[in-house]
Amino acid sequence: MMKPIHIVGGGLAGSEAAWQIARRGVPVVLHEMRPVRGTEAHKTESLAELVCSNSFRSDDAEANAVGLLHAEMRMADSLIMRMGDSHQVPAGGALAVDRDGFAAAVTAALEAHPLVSIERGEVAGLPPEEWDSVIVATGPLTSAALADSIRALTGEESLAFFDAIAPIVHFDSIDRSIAWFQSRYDKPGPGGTGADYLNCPMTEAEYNAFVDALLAGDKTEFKDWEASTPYFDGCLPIEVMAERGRETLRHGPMKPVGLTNPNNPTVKAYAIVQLRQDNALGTLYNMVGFQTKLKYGAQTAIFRMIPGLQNAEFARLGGLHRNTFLNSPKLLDPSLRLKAMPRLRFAGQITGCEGYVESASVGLLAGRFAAAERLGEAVSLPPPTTAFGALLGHITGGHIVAEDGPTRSFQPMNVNFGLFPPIEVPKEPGKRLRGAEKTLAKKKALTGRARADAAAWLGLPVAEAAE
Ligand SMILES: Cc1cc2nc3c(=O)[nH]c(=O)nc-3n(C[C@H](O)[C@H](O)[C@H](O)COP(=O)(O)OP(=O)(O)OC[C@H]3O[C@@H](n4cnc5c(N)ncnc54)[C@H](O)[C@@H]3O)c2cc1C
Repeated sequence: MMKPIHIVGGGLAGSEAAWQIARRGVPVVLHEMRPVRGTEAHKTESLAELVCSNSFRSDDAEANAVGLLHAEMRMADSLIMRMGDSHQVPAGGALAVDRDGFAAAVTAALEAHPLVSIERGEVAGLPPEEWDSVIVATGPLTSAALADSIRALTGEESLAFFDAIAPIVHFDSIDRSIAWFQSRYDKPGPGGTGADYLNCPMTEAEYNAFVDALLAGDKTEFKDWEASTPYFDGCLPIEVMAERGRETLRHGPMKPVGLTNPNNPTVKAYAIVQLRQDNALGTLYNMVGFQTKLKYGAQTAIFRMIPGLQNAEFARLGGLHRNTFLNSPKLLDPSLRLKAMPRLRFAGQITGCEGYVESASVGLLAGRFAAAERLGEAVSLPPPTTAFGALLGHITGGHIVAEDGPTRSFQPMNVNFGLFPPIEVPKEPGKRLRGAEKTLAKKKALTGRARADAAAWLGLPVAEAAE
Protein backbone atom coordinates (compact mmCIF):
# COMPACT_ATOMS: atom_id res chain seq x y z
CA MET A 1 0.00 0.00 0.00
CA MET A 2 1.27 3.46 -0.90
CA LYS A 3 1.49 5.83 2.09
CA PRO A 4 -1.15 8.58 1.94
CA ILE A 5 -0.45 12.28 1.52
CA HIS A 6 -2.07 14.28 4.31
CA ILE A 7 -3.80 17.59 3.63
CA VAL A 8 -4.66 19.94 6.47
CA GLY A 9 -7.64 22.18 5.59
CA GLY A 10 -10.55 21.34 3.29
CA GLY A 11 -11.11 24.79 1.79
CA LEU A 12 -10.64 25.85 -1.82
CA ALA A 13 -6.96 24.86 -1.96
CA GLY A 14 -7.13 21.68 0.15
CA SER A 15 -10.13 20.29 -1.77
CA GLU A 16 -8.45 20.91 -5.14
CA ALA A 17 -5.16 19.42 -3.91
CA ALA A 18 -6.96 16.28 -2.68
CA TRP A 19 -8.64 15.85 -6.06
CA GLN A 20 -5.39 16.29 -7.98
CA ILE A 21 -3.57 13.74 -5.80
CA ALA A 22 -6.35 11.15 -5.97
CA ARG A 23 -6.67 11.43 -9.76
CA ARG A 24 -2.98 10.43 -9.97
CA GLY A 25 -3.84 7.24 -8.07
CA VAL A 26 -2.26 8.32 -4.76
CA PRO A 27 -4.24 7.94 -1.50
CA VAL A 28 -4.98 11.11 0.45
CA VAL A 29 -6.30 11.94 3.92
CA LEU A 30 -8.01 15.33 4.11
CA HIS A 31 -8.20 16.84 7.63
CA GLU A 32 -10.84 19.52 8.07
CA MET A 33 -11.55 21.00 11.50
CA ARG A 34 -15.13 22.11 10.77
CA PRO A 35 -17.65 21.37 12.28
CA VAL A 36 -15.62 20.28 15.34
CA ARG A 37 -14.04 23.75 15.43
CA GLY A 38 -15.17 26.75 13.37
CA THR A 39 -13.57 29.91 11.98
CA GLU A 40 -14.74 33.53 12.20
CA ALA A 41 -16.11 33.40 8.65
CA HIS A 42 -17.21 29.88 7.71
CA LYS A 43 -20.88 29.05 8.31
CA THR A 44 -21.18 25.40 7.21
CA GLU A 45 -19.33 22.11 7.42
CA SER A 46 -19.01 21.82 3.62
CA LEU A 47 -15.62 21.59 1.98
CA ALA A 48 -14.69 24.52 -0.31
CA GLU A 49 -17.11 26.93 1.38
CA LEU A 50 -17.06 30.43 -0.17
CA VAL A 51 -16.85 32.78 2.82
CA CYS A 52 -17.82 36.05 1.13
CA SER A 53 -18.62 36.87 -2.51
CA ASN A 54 -19.97 34.08 -4.73
CA SER A 55 -17.89 35.23 -7.71
CA PHE A 56 -14.88 33.59 -9.35
CA ARG A 57 -14.50 36.94 -11.19
CA SER A 58 -13.99 37.37 -14.95
CA ASP A 59 -14.25 34.31 -17.16
CA ASP A 60 -12.55 36.03 -20.09
CA ALA A 61 -9.52 33.84 -20.93
CA GLU A 62 -8.26 36.25 -23.62
CA ALA A 63 -8.12 39.61 -21.92
CA ASN A 64 -8.24 38.90 -18.19
CA ALA A 65 -5.64 37.19 -16.01
CA VAL A 66 -8.09 35.41 -13.70
CA GLY A 67 -10.13 34.31 -16.74
CA LEU A 68 -6.90 32.83 -18.08
CA LEU A 69 -6.33 31.04 -14.77
CA HIS A 70 -9.85 29.54 -15.09
CA ALA A 71 -8.89 28.21 -18.53
CA GLU A 72 -5.61 26.69 -17.33
CA MET A 73 -7.36 25.07 -14.36
CA ARG A 74 -10.00 23.57 -16.64
CA MET A 75 -7.20 22.11 -18.78
CA ALA A 76 -5.75 20.52 -15.62
CA ASP A 77 -9.11 18.87 -14.73
CA SER A 78 -9.74 21.15 -11.74
CA LEU A 79 -12.53 19.99 -9.42
CA ILE A 80 -13.19 23.56 -8.26
CA MET A 81 -13.69 24.78 -11.86
CA ARG A 82 -15.75 21.75 -12.85
CA MET A 83 -18.16 22.29 -9.96
CA GLY A 84 -18.08 26.07 -10.43
CA ASP A 85 -19.09 25.66 -14.07
CA SER A 86 -21.91 23.29 -13.23
CA HIS A 87 -23.31 25.56 -10.47
CA GLN A 88 -22.99 28.96 -12.10
CA VAL A 89 -25.56 31.71 -11.66
CA PRO A 90 -25.98 34.66 -14.07
CA ALA A 91 -23.37 37.39 -13.47
CA GLY A 92 -22.58 39.34 -16.65
CA GLY A 93 -18.96 38.78 -17.70
CA ALA A 94 -18.09 37.02 -14.45
CA LEU A 95 -18.34 33.39 -13.36
CA ALA A 96 -20.47 33.41 -10.21
CA VAL A 97 -21.78 30.29 -8.49
CA ASP A 98 -24.60 29.10 -6.27
CA ARG A 99 -22.45 28.83 -3.14
CA ASP A 100 -24.37 26.03 -1.42
CA GLY A 101 -24.76 23.87 -4.53
CA PHE A 102 -21.10 24.39 -5.40
CA ALA A 103 -19.72 23.47 -1.95
CA ALA A 104 -22.08 20.47 -1.66
CA ALA A 105 -20.89 19.18 -5.05
CA VAL A 106 -17.19 19.51 -4.16
CA THR A 107 -17.83 17.71 -0.86
CA ALA A 108 -19.80 14.91 -2.54
CA ALA A 109 -17.13 14.37 -5.23
CA LEU A 110 -14.37 14.00 -2.64
CA GLU A 111 -16.47 11.84 -0.30
CA ALA A 112 -17.24 9.52 -3.19
CA HIS A 113 -13.63 9.13 -4.34
CA PRO A 114 -12.22 5.74 -3.21
CA LEU A 115 -8.71 7.17 -2.61
CA VAL A 116 -9.86 10.10 -0.45
CA SER A 117 -10.65 9.81 3.26
CA ILE A 118 -11.93 12.83 5.12
CA GLU A 119 -11.17 13.25 8.81
CA ARG A 120 -12.96 15.94 10.77
CA GLY A 121 -10.88 17.58 13.51
CA GLU A 122 -8.29 20.28 14.12
CA VAL A 123 -4.62 19.57 13.51
CA ALA A 124 -3.60 21.56 16.55
CA GLY A 125 0.16 21.77 16.09
CA LEU A 126 2.83 20.55 13.71
CA PRO A 127 1.66 17.39 11.88
CA PRO A 128 3.00 14.15 13.44
CA GLU A 129 6.37 12.96 12.12
CA GLU A 130 4.93 9.80 10.56
CA TRP A 131 3.07 12.00 8.06
CA ASP A 132 5.95 12.18 5.61
CA SER A 133 4.17 14.31 3.00
CA VAL A 134 1.76 17.01 4.16
CA ILE A 135 0.03 19.92 2.41
CA VAL A 136 -0.95 22.71 4.79
CA ALA A 137 -3.90 24.55 3.25
CA THR A 138 -5.49 26.10 6.32
CA GLY A 139 -6.18 29.48 4.74
CA PRO A 140 -6.35 33.02 6.03
CA LEU A 141 -8.13 31.85 9.19
CA THR A 142 -5.67 29.12 10.16
CA SER A 143 -6.42 27.96 13.72
CA ALA A 144 -4.29 29.62 16.39
CA ALA A 145 -2.64 26.39 17.63
CA LEU A 146 -1.35 25.48 14.16
CA ALA A 147 -0.38 29.07 13.32
CA ASP A 148 1.63 29.32 16.54
CA SER A 149 3.55 26.14 15.83
CA ILE A 150 4.34 27.22 12.25
CA ARG A 151 5.53 30.58 13.58
CA ALA A 152 7.73 28.83 16.16
CA LEU A 153 9.20 26.60 13.45
CA THR A 154 9.94 29.33 10.92
CA GLY A 155 10.95 32.06 13.30
CA GLU A 156 8.89 34.45 11.18
CA GLU A 157 5.99 36.51 12.46
CA SER A 158 2.91 35.79 10.33
CA LEU A 159 1.47 39.06 9.17
CA ALA A 160 -2.17 39.56 10.08
CA PHE A 161 -4.53 42.07 8.50
CA PHE A 162 -8.21 42.38 7.76
CA ASP A 163 -10.59 41.56 4.96
CA ALA A 164 -14.07 43.02 5.13
CA ILE A 165 -17.20 41.09 4.11
CA ALA A 166 -19.87 42.67 1.85
CA PRO A 167 -23.53 42.65 3.01
CA ILE A 168 -26.25 40.46 1.44
CA VAL A 169 -29.81 41.77 0.88
CA HIS A 170 -33.11 39.87 0.48
CA PHE A 171 -34.24 40.36 -3.12
CA ASP A 172 -37.87 40.99 -2.28
CA SER A 173 -36.94 43.90 -0.02
CA ILE A 174 -35.34 45.82 -2.93
CA ASP A 175 -37.56 48.53 -4.48
CA ARG A 176 -37.77 47.48 -8.14
CA SER A 177 -39.54 50.69 -9.15
CA ILE A 178 -36.15 52.37 -8.55
CA ALA A 179 -33.52 49.62 -9.06
CA TRP A 180 -33.27 48.08 -12.54
CA PHE A 181 -31.62 44.98 -13.99
CA GLN A 182 -28.67 45.56 -16.31
CA SER A 183 -25.09 44.30 -16.64
CA ARG A 184 -22.45 46.92 -17.29
CA TYR A 185 -22.33 47.55 -21.07
CA ASP A 186 -25.05 44.85 -21.33
CA LYS A 187 -22.32 42.19 -21.32
CA PRO A 188 -23.94 38.73 -21.29
CA GLY A 189 -20.82 36.77 -20.19
CA PRO A 190 -20.96 33.04 -19.39
CA GLY A 191 -24.44 31.95 -18.36
CA GLY A 192 -25.68 35.56 -18.09
CA THR A 193 -28.34 37.53 -19.92
CA GLY A 194 -26.78 41.01 -20.12
CA ALA A 195 -29.17 42.11 -17.37
CA ASP A 196 -27.84 40.32 -14.32
CA TYR A 197 -27.13 43.08 -11.82
CA LEU A 198 -29.60 45.23 -9.92
CA ASN A 199 -28.59 48.89 -10.15
CA CYS A 200 -29.42 51.62 -7.64
CA PRO A 201 -28.89 55.15 -9.00
CA MET A 202 -27.81 58.20 -6.98
CA THR A 203 -27.94 61.92 -7.67
CA GLU A 204 -24.97 64.10 -6.71
CA ALA A 205 -26.74 65.27 -3.54
CA GLU A 206 -27.62 61.69 -2.56
CA TYR A 207 -24.03 60.58 -3.18
CA ASN A 208 -22.58 63.38 -1.06
CA ALA A 209 -24.98 62.65 1.79
CA PHE A 210 -24.05 58.96 1.57
CA VAL A 211 -20.30 59.67 1.67
CA ASP A 212 -20.81 62.01 4.66
CA ALA A 213 -22.71 59.25 6.47
CA LEU A 214 -19.96 56.71 5.73
CA LEU A 215 -17.33 59.06 7.11
CA ALA A 216 -19.36 59.77 10.25
CA GLY A 217 -20.66 56.19 10.77
CA ASP A 218 -19.68 54.10 13.78
CA LYS A 219 -16.83 51.75 12.90
CA THR A 220 -15.30 48.75 14.58
CA GLU A 221 -12.32 50.04 16.52
CA PHE A 222 -8.89 48.67 15.78
CA LYS A 223 -6.82 47.34 18.64
CA ASP A 224 -3.33 48.84 19.00
CA TRP A 225 -1.54 46.00 17.23
CA GLU A 226 -4.13 46.09 14.46
CA ALA A 227 -3.82 49.79 13.74
CA SER A 228 -0.66 49.43 11.67
CA THR A 229 -2.11 46.50 9.70
CA PRO A 230 -2.09 47.33 5.98
CA TYR A 231 -5.14 46.75 3.78
CA PHE A 232 -4.76 45.24 0.37
CA ASP A 233 -6.24 47.29 -2.42
CA GLY A 234 -8.50 44.61 -3.90
CA CYS A 235 -10.69 44.45 -0.80
CA LEU A 236 -10.74 47.92 0.77
CA PRO A 237 -13.69 48.64 3.05
CA ILE A 238 -15.95 51.29 1.49
CA GLU A 239 -15.53 53.70 4.39
CA VAL A 240 -11.74 53.49 3.95
CA MET A 241 -12.22 54.28 0.24
CA ALA A 242 -14.45 57.21 1.22
CA GLU A 243 -11.71 58.45 3.55
CA ARG A 244 -9.26 58.44 0.65
CA GLY A 245 -11.26 61.06 -1.26
CA ARG A 246 -14.82 62.12 -2.01
CA GLU A 247 -14.61 60.83 -5.59
CA THR A 248 -12.92 57.49 -4.82
CA LEU A 249 -16.14 55.46 -4.56
CA ARG A 250 -17.52 56.98 -7.81
CA HIS A 251 -14.42 55.66 -9.56
CA GLY A 252 -14.56 52.32 -7.75
CA PRO A 253 -17.55 50.15 -6.75
CA MET A 254 -20.06 52.98 -7.34
CA LYS A 255 -18.95 53.95 -10.84
CA PRO A 256 -21.91 54.94 -13.01
CA VAL A 257 -20.53 53.92 -16.42
CA GLY A 258 -22.06 51.46 -18.93
CA LEU A 259 -25.51 51.65 -17.34
CA THR A 260 -28.72 53.50 -18.34
CA ASN A 261 -31.60 54.05 -15.94
CA PRO A 262 -34.79 53.02 -17.83
CA ASN A 263 -36.85 55.23 -15.49
CA ASN A 264 -34.82 58.28 -16.45
CA PRO A 265 -32.83 57.40 -19.61
CA THR A 266 -31.71 60.91 -20.53
CA VAL A 267 -30.16 61.69 -17.13
CA LYS A 268 -26.89 59.98 -16.16
CA ALA A 269 -26.78 58.82 -12.55
CA TYR A 270 -23.99 60.45 -10.52
CA ALA A 271 -23.12 57.14 -8.86
CA ILE A 272 -24.57 53.61 -8.98
CA VAL A 273 -24.58 50.80 -6.42
CA GLN A 274 -24.72 47.31 -7.99
CA LEU A 275 -26.13 44.14 -6.44
CA ARG A 276 -25.36 40.68 -7.78
CA GLN A 277 -27.32 37.46 -7.44
CA ASP A 278 -25.92 35.41 -4.56
CA ASN A 279 -27.83 32.10 -4.65
CA ALA A 280 -29.40 29.89 -7.33
CA LEU A 281 -32.90 30.68 -6.14
CA GLY A 282 -32.33 34.37 -6.79
CA THR A 283 -33.62 35.33 -3.35
CA LEU A 284 -30.40 36.94 -2.14
CA TYR A 285 -28.28 39.71 -3.68
CA ASN A 286 -24.89 40.94 -2.51
CA MET A 287 -23.76 44.55 -2.63
CA VAL A 288 -20.85 44.45 -5.06
CA GLY A 289 -17.60 45.83 -3.63
CA PHE A 290 -19.30 46.91 -0.39
CA GLN A 291 -16.94 45.30 2.11
CA THR A 292 -17.14 47.24 5.35
CA LYS A 293 -16.04 47.56 8.95
CA LEU A 294 -18.98 49.75 9.92
CA LYS A 295 -20.87 48.57 13.00
CA TYR A 296 -24.06 46.64 12.26
CA GLY A 297 -26.46 49.44 13.35
CA ALA A 298 -24.62 51.96 11.20
CA GLN A 299 -24.62 49.61 8.21
CA THR A 300 -28.39 49.15 8.27
CA ALA A 301 -29.05 52.89 8.60
CA ILE A 302 -26.51 54.00 5.99
CA PHE A 303 -27.23 51.37 3.34
CA ARG A 304 -30.95 52.21 3.54
CA MET A 305 -30.00 55.70 2.29
CA ILE A 306 -29.32 54.08 -1.11
CA PRO A 307 -32.28 54.66 -3.46
CA GLY A 308 -33.96 51.28 -3.99
CA LEU A 309 -32.66 49.93 -0.67
CA GLN A 310 -34.74 52.20 1.59
CA ASN A 311 -36.59 49.11 2.91
CA ALA A 312 -33.72 46.65 2.51
CA GLU A 313 -33.65 43.59 4.74
CA PHE A 314 -30.16 42.19 5.24
CA ALA A 315 -29.51 38.45 5.23
CA ARG A 316 -25.95 39.14 6.34
CA LEU A 317 -24.16 42.33 7.25
CA GLY A 318 -20.53 43.10 6.53
CA GLY A 319 -17.75 42.15 8.91
CA LEU A 320 -14.04 42.03 9.62
CA HIS A 321 -11.62 39.14 9.47
CA ARG A 322 -7.95 38.52 9.89
CA ASN A 323 -5.67 37.05 7.25
CA THR A 324 -2.72 34.82 8.07
CA PHE A 325 0.01 34.24 5.52
CA LEU A 326 3.65 33.26 5.27
CA ASN A 327 6.59 35.28 4.05
CA SER A 328 6.69 32.71 1.27
CA PRO A 329 9.48 34.06 -0.97
CA LYS A 330 11.81 33.56 1.97
CA LEU A 331 10.35 30.42 3.52
CA LEU A 332 9.23 28.20 0.62
CA ASP A 333 11.19 26.42 -2.11
CA PRO A 334 10.05 26.55 -5.79
CA SER A 335 7.68 23.59 -5.33
CA LEU A 336 6.03 25.16 -2.25
CA ARG A 337 7.90 23.09 0.37
CA LEU A 338 8.92 24.70 3.63
CA LYS A 339 12.70 24.95 3.47
CA ALA A 340 12.96 24.38 7.21
CA MET A 341 10.89 21.15 7.02
CA PRO A 342 10.45 19.89 3.44
CA ARG A 343 7.85 17.25 4.33
CA LEU A 344 5.48 20.23 4.75
CA ARG A 345 4.19 21.86 1.59
CA PHE A 346 1.91 24.92 1.68
CA ALA A 347 -1.04 25.81 -0.55
CA GLY A 348 -3.83 28.37 -0.83
CA GLN A 349 -4.09 31.81 0.62
CA ILE A 350 -1.64 31.07 3.45
CA THR A 351 1.10 31.12 0.78
CA GLY A 352 0.33 34.74 -0.16
CA CYS A 353 -1.93 34.36 -3.14
CA GLU A 354 -5.28 36.12 -2.90
CA GLY A 355 -8.76 34.99 -3.93
CA TYR A 356 -10.80 31.83 -4.30
CA VAL A 357 -9.52 30.92 -7.76
CA GLU A 358 -5.89 31.71 -6.98
CA SER A 359 -6.08 29.71 -3.73
CA ALA A 360 -7.58 26.73 -5.57
CA SER A 361 -4.95 26.97 -8.30
CA VAL A 362 -2.08 26.90 -5.80
CA GLY A 363 -3.81 23.87 -4.25
CA LEU A 364 -3.87 22.31 -7.70
CA LEU A 365 -0.13 22.87 -8.11
CA ALA A 366 0.74 21.63 -4.61
CA GLY A 367 -1.35 18.51 -5.24
CA ARG A 368 0.39 17.78 -8.53
CA PHE A 369 3.83 18.34 -6.99
CA ALA A 370 3.14 16.13 -3.95
CA ALA A 371 1.67 13.33 -6.10
CA ALA A 372 4.65 13.38 -8.48
CA GLU A 373 7.04 13.18 -5.54
CA ARG A 374 5.14 10.23 -4.04
CA LEU A 375 5.19 8.44 -7.41
CA GLY A 376 8.96 8.91 -7.68
CA GLU A 377 8.64 11.28 -10.66
CA ALA A 378 10.51 14.54 -11.16
CA VAL A 379 8.43 17.54 -10.05
CA SER A 380 7.66 19.63 -13.12
CA LEU A 381 7.09 23.35 -12.48
CA PRO A 382 4.69 25.29 -14.74
CA PRO A 383 6.39 27.67 -17.19
CA PRO A 384 6.54 31.28 -15.91
CA THR A 385 4.62 32.40 -19.02
CA THR A 386 1.47 30.62 -17.76
CA ALA A 387 -0.94 31.98 -15.14
CA PHE A 388 0.02 29.01 -12.96
CA GLY A 389 3.69 29.87 -13.29
CA ALA A 390 3.17 33.61 -12.85
CA LEU A 391 1.33 33.09 -9.58
CA LEU A 392 3.80 30.49 -8.34
CA GLY A 393 6.62 32.90 -9.21
CA HIS A 394 5.03 35.64 -7.11
CA ILE A 395 4.79 33.31 -4.14
CA THR A 396 8.13 31.58 -4.28
CA GLY A 397 10.46 34.17 -5.65
CA GLY A 398 9.15 36.78 -8.09
CA HIS A 399 8.61 39.38 -5.42
CA ILE A 400 11.50 41.66 -4.56
CA VAL A 401 11.59 41.70 -0.79
CA ALA A 402 12.10 45.12 0.75
CA GLU A 403 13.18 44.97 4.38
CA ASP A 404 13.04 48.67 5.12
CA GLY A 405 9.82 49.04 7.08
CA PRO A 406 8.03 47.74 10.15
CA THR A 407 6.01 45.35 7.96
CA ARG A 408 7.46 43.11 5.30
CA SER A 409 6.73 44.03 1.70
CA PHE A 410 5.43 40.66 0.48
CA GLN A 411 1.65 40.93 0.26
CA PRO A 412 -1.10 38.58 -0.95
CA MET A 413 -1.87 39.18 -4.58
CA ASN A 414 -4.49 38.27 -7.14
CA VAL A 415 -3.19 36.93 -10.41
CA ASN A 416 -2.56 39.86 -12.78
CA PHE A 417 -0.74 40.58 -16.02
CA GLY A 418 2.03 42.34 -14.12
CA LEU A 419 3.24 38.92 -12.95
CA PHE A 420 3.83 37.64 -16.50
CA PRO A 421 7.06 37.99 -18.49
CA PRO A 422 6.54 40.73 -21.13
CA ILE A 423 5.74 39.86 -24.74
CA GLU A 424 6.14 41.69 -28.06
CA VAL A 425 2.83 42.22 -29.85
CA PRO A 426 3.09 40.64 -33.29
CA LYS A 427 3.09 43.44 -35.90
CA GLU A 428 0.49 43.40 -38.66
CA PRO A 429 1.79 44.85 -41.95
CA GLY A 430 0.39 48.35 -42.62
CA LYS A 431 -1.27 48.59 -39.18
CA ARG A 432 -0.03 50.53 -36.17
CA LEU A 433 -1.82 49.82 -32.90
CA ARG A 434 -2.26 52.51 -30.24
CA GLY A 435 -3.88 53.01 -26.83
CA ALA A 436 -6.62 50.58 -25.82
CA GLU A 437 -6.26 48.58 -29.02
CA LYS A 438 -2.58 48.00 -28.30
CA THR A 439 -3.26 47.04 -24.67
CA LEU A 440 -5.85 44.51 -25.78
CA ALA A 441 -3.52 43.07 -28.42
CA LYS A 442 -0.84 42.68 -25.77
CA LYS A 443 -3.20 40.88 -23.39
CA LYS A 444 -4.31 38.56 -26.17
CA ALA A 445 -0.70 37.78 -27.06
CA LEU A 446 0.13 37.06 -23.39
CA THR A 447 -2.90 34.83 -22.87
CA GLY A 448 -2.42 32.98 -26.18
CA ARG A 449 1.16 32.22 -25.23
CA ALA A 450 0.07 31.19 -21.73
CA ARG A 451 -2.62 28.79 -22.92
CA ALA A 452 -0.25 27.16 -25.40
CA ASP A 453 2.50 26.81 -22.80
CA ALA A 454 0.07 25.48 -20.18
CA ALA A 455 -1.20 22.88 -22.63
CA ALA A 456 2.34 21.79 -23.48
CA TRP A 457 3.18 21.57 -19.76
CA LEU A 458 0.09 19.44 -19.15
CA GLY A 459 0.78 17.24 -22.19
CA LEU A 460 -2.36 18.40 -24.05
CA PRO A 461 -2.75 19.38 -27.73
CA VAL A 462 -1.26 22.89 -27.93
CA ALA A 463 -3.10 24.25 -30.96
CA GLU A 464 -6.59 23.93 -29.45
CA ALA A 465 -5.58 25.57 -26.16
CA ALA A 466 -3.99 28.56 -27.85
CA GLU A 467 -7.09 29.37 -29.93
C1 LIG B 1 -13.51 37.07 5.51
C2 LIG B 1 -12.91 36.74 4.20
C3 LIG B 1 -13.55 37.13 3.03
C4 LIG B 1 -13.01 36.80 1.77
N1 LIG B 1 -13.67 37.14 0.65
C5 LIG B 1 -13.22 36.74 -0.56
C6 LIG B 1 -13.97 37.01 -1.74
O1 LIG B 1 -15.03 37.60 -1.68
N2 LIG B 1 -13.47 36.60 -2.92
C7 LIG B 1 -12.30 35.92 -3.02
O2 LIG B 1 -11.92 35.55 -4.13
N3 LIG B 1 -11.56 35.67 -1.90
C8 LIG B 1 -11.98 36.06 -0.69
N4 LIG B 1 -11.25 35.82 0.45
C9 LIG B 1 -9.89 35.33 0.31
C10 LIG B 1 -9.63 33.84 0.05
O3 LIG B 1 -9.60 33.64 -1.32
C11 LIG B 1 -10.54 32.86 0.66
O4 LIG B 1 -10.39 32.97 2.03
C12 LIG B 1 -10.26 31.41 0.22
O5 LIG B 1 -11.26 30.62 0.80
C13 LIG B 1 -8.89 30.90 0.60
O6 LIG B 1 -8.79 29.53 0.26
P1 LIG B 1 -7.93 28.53 1.17
O7 LIG B 1 -8.20 27.16 0.67
O8 LIG B 1 -6.55 29.00 1.23
O9 LIG B 1 -8.55 28.70 2.63
P2 LIG B 1 -10.01 28.32 3.14
O10 LIG B 1 -10.96 28.21 2.02
O11 LIG B 1 -10.31 29.24 4.27
O12 LIG B 1 -9.80 26.86 3.72
C14 LIG B 1 -9.02 26.59 4.85
C15 LIG B 1 -9.67 25.47 5.63
O13 LIG B 1 -8.80 25.02 6.63
C16 LIG B 1 -9.54 24.74 7.81
N5 LIG B 1 -8.59 24.81 8.93
C17 LIG B 1 -7.97 25.90 9.45
N6 LIG B 1 -7.11 25.54 10.42
C18 LIG B 1 -7.18 24.19 10.52
C19 LIG B 1 -6.53 23.23 11.34
N7 LIG B 1 -5.60 23.58 12.24
N8 LIG B 1 -6.85 21.92 11.20
C20 LIG B 1 -7.77 21.53 10.27
N9 LIG B 1 -8.42 22.40 9.47
C21 LIG B 1 -8.12 23.71 9.59
C22 LIG B 1 -10.64 25.77 7.79
O14 LIG B 1 -11.75 25.35 8.54
C23 LIG B 1 -10.96 25.88 6.30
O15 LIG B 1 -11.97 25.01 5.91
C24 LIG B 1 -11.76 36.12 1.70
C25 LIG B 1 -11.11 35.78 2.88
C26 LIG B 1 -11.68 36.07 4.11
C27 LIG B 1 -10.97 35.66 5.36
